[in-house]
Amino acid sequence: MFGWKKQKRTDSEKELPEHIAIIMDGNGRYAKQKNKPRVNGHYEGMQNVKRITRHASDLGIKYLTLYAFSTENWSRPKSEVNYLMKLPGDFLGTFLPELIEKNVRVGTIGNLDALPIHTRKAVKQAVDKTSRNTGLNLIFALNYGGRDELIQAFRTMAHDVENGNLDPEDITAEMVDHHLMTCTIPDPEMLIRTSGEYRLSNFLLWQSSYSELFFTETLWPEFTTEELDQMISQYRKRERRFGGL
Ligand SMILES: CCc1cc(N2CCCCCC2)n2ncc(-c3ccc(F)cc3)c2n1
Repeated sequence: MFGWKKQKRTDSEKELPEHIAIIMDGNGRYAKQKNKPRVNGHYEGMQNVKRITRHASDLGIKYLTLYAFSTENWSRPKSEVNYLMKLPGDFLGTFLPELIEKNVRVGTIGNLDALPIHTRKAVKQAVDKTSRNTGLNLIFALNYGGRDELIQAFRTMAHDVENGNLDPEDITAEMVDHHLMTCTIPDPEMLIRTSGEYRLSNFLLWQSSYSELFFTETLWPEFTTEELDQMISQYRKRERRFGGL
């Protein structure tokens, strides 16, 4: 999907995280606090995606992965799902020129085949129009589920073993990496979840094995660039051990 190799990081480069992943939670609660319909929370959440994207790009972050729609979100009321499915087109209709101007590359992870055609067209246009950009990689997780992603990888490897194309002893962590939707994206050094929930909710389950986790009570629409800067500052102070002493 992205076409280039994963780059391993050395300690000396870890000043700024290369990859930040965010579970953008609290949009419905935000709307409720404002006595507005839930969809208003999603709209304000989308506006905050623009603010945080601009800031991540200005900081020099290389990858920003945002959990926009999970495989579990289909169970929401149909009217809410229909509204959510319009957001990519709305977002890109107003923000794509700025993304291009800022050399941002748009990408996705997830099973996009299940999305409405109008959603897929809007996303595909943005991916195509930014495919040669070399700045921030803005990756939207759409109809994404970490367990589905792992099951898909396990099935592919099992078929390869069944067909005699793979020795089970040759299944390594690198091989699992290679079979995931994030195969050309480095694992996130930071994983952030807003709105006071302390769960990964099926997001980047394999990839976040060594991520520094950051939780905040702040609702996503109110998550500021200043709070992101504070988390990055905390990240810089945390000693990352990868299981060692
Ligand atoms: C398809 C569901 C959805 C929900 C959503 N929300 C609602 C949930 C979380 C808060 C943010 C606002 N956003 N915000 C941007 C996008 C978007 C997706 C792809 C793309 F190429 C460009 C923008 C988006 N997509």
